[in-house]
Amino acid sequence: MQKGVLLVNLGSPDSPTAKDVKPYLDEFLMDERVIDVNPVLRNIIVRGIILNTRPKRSAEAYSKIWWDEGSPLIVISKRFAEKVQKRTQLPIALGMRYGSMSIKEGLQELKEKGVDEVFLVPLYPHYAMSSYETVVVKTMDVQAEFFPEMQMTTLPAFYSNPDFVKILSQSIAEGLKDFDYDHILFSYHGIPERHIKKSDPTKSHCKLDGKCCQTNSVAHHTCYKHQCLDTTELVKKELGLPEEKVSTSFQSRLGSDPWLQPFTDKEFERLAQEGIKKLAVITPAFVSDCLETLEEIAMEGKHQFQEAGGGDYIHISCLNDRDDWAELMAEWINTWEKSGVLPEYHIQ
Ligand SMILES: C=CC1=C(C)c2cc3[nH]c(cc4nc(cc5[nH]c(cc1n2)c(C)c5CCC(=O)O)C(CCC(=O)O)=C4C)c(C)c3C=C
Ligand SMILES: [Fe+2]
Ligand SMILES: [Fe+2]
Repeated sequence: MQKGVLLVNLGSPDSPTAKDVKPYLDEFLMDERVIDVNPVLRNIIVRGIILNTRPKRSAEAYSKIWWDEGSPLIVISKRFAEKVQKRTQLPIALGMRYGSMSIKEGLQELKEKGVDEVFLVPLYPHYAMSSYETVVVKTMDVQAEFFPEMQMTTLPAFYSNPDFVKILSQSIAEGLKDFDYDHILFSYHGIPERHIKKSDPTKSHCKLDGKCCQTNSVAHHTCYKHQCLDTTELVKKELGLPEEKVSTSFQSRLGSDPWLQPFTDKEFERLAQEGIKKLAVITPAFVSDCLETLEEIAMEGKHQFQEAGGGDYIHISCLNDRDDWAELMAEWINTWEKSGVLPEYHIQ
């Protein structure tokens, strides 16, 4: 069999205009794992309400961060894929869950290179039904319909892999080198609380009571909140960060349902009001910088923190196409090629 790799990231609109943002948001928000209500209600919420106003507002945000070569998320993902390709013999293709460069096109590219055994890499460190799971389900659906001869192996959520933690921590240490911080905020993309309960295979562990995530459980294999809190702990330990100088929050909420808390924007206010002057923010739910890190955190976040009385502020970039990150990904791929073994990870 010929092996190959499909890297999948979220995707972006084709341009930062409302005309191109609208179909992208339509595909994204009509995903049953993102707005997880019944199809009739989803249609009303997304097409009858959100898409009337959001495309214009999102397009304005995208235009603030857009690069000459295109969307940062797409450009960075391409650079990363090229770097990984230089470090492995296996063909590497890149696909996006939404918008252009589809998963189907990625699998087609691999098929044309003779690939019939695919290593699927969702480019998310954590498991959430609206990120990791939707990539896996979509890829399986496309495979079953169009590429029935292909076999598929999926990289598990890798946030707790010791080599990944080292690289993430190293990138943070480099970002903090010339910044004498008072506090470090780990800001993760939020999700509705309901998604945590839906993903709990035991149907009884995840109570969102502030305690369940500290008790070992099989539910943590699919508990995004547990995995995010753990990421903060693992980095804190690796870098020896002082307990009182670190906190975790969740950003980018949409709609009025309860989302994971504390909210990042409220944390900016709280920290400023508590006298924090120098704040560093890191965004470990994203492997590549994107709208949510470059606009919401690096631009808007700075403004919110300083408006609330804070001072110096930095956002530490995501891993993007760092050499050590591309090397680690290639190592995982090459190990799978030679022995079928997946990277070591610990979920408790
Ligand atoms: C890190 C993983 C992500 C999870 C989990 C996630 C959940 C989630 N997102 C929305 C709604 C939106 N997200 C948007 C942008 C966006 N989201 C992620 C990642 C996760 N989302 C990324 C990487 C990006 C940036 C894309 C880019 O092109 O740079 C947007 C679009 C922009 C906007 O209008 O704000 C929306 C909408 C929901 C509802 C959700 C969970 C239910
Ligand atoms: Fe999102
Ligand atoms: Fe939990």
